[in-house]
Amino acid sequence: MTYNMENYDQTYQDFKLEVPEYFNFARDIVDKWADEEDKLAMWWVGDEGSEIKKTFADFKVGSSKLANVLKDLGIKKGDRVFLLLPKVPQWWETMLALMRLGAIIMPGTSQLMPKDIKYRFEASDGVAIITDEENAPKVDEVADQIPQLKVKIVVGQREGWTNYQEAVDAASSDFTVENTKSDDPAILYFTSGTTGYPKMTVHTNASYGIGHIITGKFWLDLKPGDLHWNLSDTGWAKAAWSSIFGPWNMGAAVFVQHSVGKFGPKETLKLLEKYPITTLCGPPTAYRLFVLDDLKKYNFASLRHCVAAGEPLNPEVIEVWKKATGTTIRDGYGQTESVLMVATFPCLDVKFGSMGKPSPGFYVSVIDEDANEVEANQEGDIAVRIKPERPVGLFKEYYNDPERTQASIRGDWYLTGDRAYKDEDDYFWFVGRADDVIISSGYRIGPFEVESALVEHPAVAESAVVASPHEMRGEVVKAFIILAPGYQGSDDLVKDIQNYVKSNTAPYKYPREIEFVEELPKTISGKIRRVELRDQEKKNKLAKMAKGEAAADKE
Ligand SMILES: Nc1ncnc2c1ncn2[C@@H]1O[C@H](COP(=O)(O)OP(=O)(O)OP(=O)(O)O)[C@@H](O)[C@H]1O
Repeated sequence: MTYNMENYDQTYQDFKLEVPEYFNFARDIVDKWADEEDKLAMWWVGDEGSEIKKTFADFKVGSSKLANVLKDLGIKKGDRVFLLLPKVPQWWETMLALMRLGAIIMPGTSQLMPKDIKYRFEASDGVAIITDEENAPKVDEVADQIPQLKVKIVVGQREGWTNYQEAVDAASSDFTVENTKSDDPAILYFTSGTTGYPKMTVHTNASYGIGHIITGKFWLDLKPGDLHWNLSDTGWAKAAWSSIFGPWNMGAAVFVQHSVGKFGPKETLKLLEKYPITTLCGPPTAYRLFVLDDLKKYNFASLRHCVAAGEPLNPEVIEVWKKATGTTIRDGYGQTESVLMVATFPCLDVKFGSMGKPSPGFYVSVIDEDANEVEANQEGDIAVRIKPERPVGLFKEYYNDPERTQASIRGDWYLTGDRAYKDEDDYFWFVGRADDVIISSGYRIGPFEVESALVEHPAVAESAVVASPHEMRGEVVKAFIILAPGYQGSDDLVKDIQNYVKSNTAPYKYPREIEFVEELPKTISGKIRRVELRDQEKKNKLAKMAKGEAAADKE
């Protein structure tokens, strides 16, 4: 098999992204593909199995018409526009229309509530919204508290709103694209809010539009002719990574399923079998659910490449998936603030449990408190070198928040807020978010390693490991576990799981406390919110300690 990157070391050394002074993704990338006759850009599947296929030329025409509609409604370069649509073709069309205008796109997930919508408008000074019939009432609920909101467009019908399709159908497709500078702000993305309130990151035309060449070419390994499926919701940066900028930079088509509500693993696997999907990008949670199914009954004939990102990827899951499908899930690490920064690129040998090596175009390392790079196998902060040159694929700043922007810099480095160590071969091993690391009897314990050992036990479907306050040890490791189908929680099972972890990792890491739960707290994007479990645990334990009840556990 030939990959887009054959030799990692050589590519890492030679690769450099070229950034022209002016760049507009809609004009310079999409319209270029649109010149190729019938070139497929999207294969969309609706809830009832209906299908729409769209070419790059279709998107060029549709988004130019919408750009005219928006312009006539008074939207201009630099205006912040809230895009709140689920996985419908209009989401892609609107992204491109706003780029043509040079407006700043603020994507959000349809699962937001009226108060979240208000917060986002206030934080960004947004002047317009494009949404659907389901979400429009939420906007109307708070619209009188957003005085600057002047344009409301709905996909569907609603009184007081501009009808998207009618307006587009009546508009001209002749639109002169705003000649945006590469460094002009283009997208405001909110982070997932795993550790706190979502942060607003500013991306330029170049940081995502050009930066994601790295994501699409080297990690997703896409080529024209591929049909790529990203499971992520349109509201998160992962959609920018893997549903538009990554694949369309490479001329690949995106497969889209209009899934609303909860993620259905069985339905996803069936679609993966039915359609000629060549590459799949999903969060580790999705793969964790896939491997609970009997994968032998499926035939994924077209699938050649799978990746995961957003959370640590457990080695056990990679193994089971590989046995069933023949493809290795390649881990990728990055943030809303960045494009892909570290990955097990297809040309690299996989070290199970490692995130892989730095992306070409990024100098990523592990540093200490004094901004010095640490030795191999020493834990520290994952950081990106930003001086003398800032990588193209890194955000510009946090919006209207110079203090936060400053706090993310240490010396010549941007701090990711994550902890890891690098081995002798420069492979990165994720330890945890800086706040999630557990310190017990003087040992530092990363939750990921314990969770990975736990998930290897047949009774464990999913788990979250956090620190729980302890009188003698400061903190102990506590695991919240969702059991696999057919298992019942019992003291014997607790012992069995503990013994299993003791014999599979350094024994001091085993969870001294285990609680079986039906659900884990997650962000809307599906990431485990350990902070919530930790806070709840702290509250419960401190109350118990105050009553003298927690003192019993003094082994
Ligand atoms: N491959 C990966 N392995 C381990 N962790 C990952 C991986 N990819 C992403 N992450 C985690 O996700 C984070 C980036 O996620 P995102 O930008 O969506 O916001 P968040 O950090 O989840 O939310 P917030 O910053 O609001 O708390 C990374 O900093 C890292 O902690």
